[in-house]
Amino acid sequence: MSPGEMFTHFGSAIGGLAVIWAMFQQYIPPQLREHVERYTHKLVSFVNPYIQIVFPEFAGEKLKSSEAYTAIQNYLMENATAGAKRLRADSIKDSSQPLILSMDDHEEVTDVFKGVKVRWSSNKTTPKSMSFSFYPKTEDRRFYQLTFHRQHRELITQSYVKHILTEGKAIAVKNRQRKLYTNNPSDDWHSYKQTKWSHVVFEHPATFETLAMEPTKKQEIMNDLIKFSKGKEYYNKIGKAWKRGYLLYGPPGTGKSTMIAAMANFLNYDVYDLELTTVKDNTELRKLLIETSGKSIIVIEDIDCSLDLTGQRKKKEEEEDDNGKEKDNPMKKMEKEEKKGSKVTLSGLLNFIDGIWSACGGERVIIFTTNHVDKLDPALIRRGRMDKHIEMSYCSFEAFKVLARNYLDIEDHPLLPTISRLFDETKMTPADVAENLMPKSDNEDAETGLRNLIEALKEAKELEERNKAEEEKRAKAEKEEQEKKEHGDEEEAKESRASDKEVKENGVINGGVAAQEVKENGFAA
Ligand SMILES: Nc1ncnc2c1ncn2[C@@H]1O[C@H](COP(=O)(O)OP(=O)(O)OP(=O)(O)O)[C@@H](O)[C@H]1O
Repeated sequence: MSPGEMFTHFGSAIGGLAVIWAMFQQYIPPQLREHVERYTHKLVSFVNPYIQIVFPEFAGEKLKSSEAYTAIQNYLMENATAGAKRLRADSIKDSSQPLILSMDDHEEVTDVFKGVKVRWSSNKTTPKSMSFSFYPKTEDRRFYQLTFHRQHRELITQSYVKHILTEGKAIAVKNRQRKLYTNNPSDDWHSYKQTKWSHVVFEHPATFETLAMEPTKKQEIMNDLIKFSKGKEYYNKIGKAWKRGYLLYGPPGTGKSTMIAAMANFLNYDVYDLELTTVKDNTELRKLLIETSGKSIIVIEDIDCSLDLTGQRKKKEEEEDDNGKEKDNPMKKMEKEEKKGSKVTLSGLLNFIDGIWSACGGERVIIFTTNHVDKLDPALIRRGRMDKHIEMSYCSFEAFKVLARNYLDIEDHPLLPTISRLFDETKMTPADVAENLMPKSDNEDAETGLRNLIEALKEAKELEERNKAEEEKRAKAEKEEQEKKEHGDEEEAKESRASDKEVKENGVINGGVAAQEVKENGFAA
């Protein structure tokens, strides 16, 4: 048979089938048609050894976007699209990648799991008529279809599907654009003055690699974060909410904010920067907490400045008020009451950290920063609430080496021993070190940066010595003054004792004379 004849036969066979199908659709009653379809399907399944699972794009009563579909899309995008011949390019909201490539409709790819080959196809159907639809944007019903041999049923349904869903979700987290949230008073009229989260894209470049800190301390923090982020089962087992508190303390410019950014980048979490002073009361605080999502870091910076939280200070203030003349001042009284009723309190904040609501969402890190750790109420920072206390200290030589690598691209230099000695003798914050290392012009080389730093360190050392000398002088003067005062007091006391004695003696003598007179004269003079 010639190819031309073959083509003609094939065409007429297809035409014949189409006519039969059209007649079947038109003349066979729907109930009977359903039966025929069901039995044909059963027959096909009996002879076909392959099983198929369908994952629709929209599921549930309200046809919500299916998480499984998105996870499969992500998984296939990373693992299987290399084998696809036709790809679809989409830009997806909240993704860090400008374009996402996925399999085009009716395209097929294969994947291998534990030596078993499976087939994925991307399909769509378009419903014939729909008077109304829940479907957003399109009426097409897309779905992924997974096909595998029935002898691997258990492996695929129990392990493979779970594997792709977990992997797909992890890929989504990795690729998503992270956000930095801040709470601001709303300008919405019906929620006037209530604070709400608003966000921008989180793009801070700090990493643990660029963070200046002793390597062992840095590694310890990274290990702690890894243990936490992988600890879902562990937290479940011990019956504790999946969250961890960090207290970062140290002088300004030692890298507390930089550390938070490095942590967020390391964990791939969003950041919620909570400004407590704009939060009206504990109820609002709780509302803000509930609105935060999992995989996030909630930060309260400079917590010592969020007044009314430091229980001790508050107590002291109250005592002063109660003892002072404010006690009877109605204005002060009202102000105090208002403050009491409308501000976030220490107990509200403690509730925020480990109350029953704090467990919702899970996988959250809470960070407090302060420049004055001694001013905080011990209840706020006790272990269990703030699980790890991290001191951000002045720049050490080890930490400096990280900055030298970041700013000057150097690992070694003949000036480093001088710098090392100066770091042992004086204190400088990493922020100041960084500022000195930063090239001031395009033609400034690494050595100039190092020399600038040496100069600055020497100046800092001199200043420290001068301050120390002045401090010592002041302390000495105070001591002398005190001694003088004590000496003066002693002299005065001596004099006073002497005059008392005299008075007493005189008094006794005079008294004695008077008594004698009374005795002699029979009356007092
Ligand atoms: N440990 C560090 N590693 C790398 N860079 C640092 C470090 N500390 C400070 N810096 C640099 O100094 C700048 C200021 O530091 P940062 O804001 O993190 O300090 P801070 O301790 O949070 O200060 P503050 O208490 O005033 O908020 C940063 O932008 C960064 O460039």
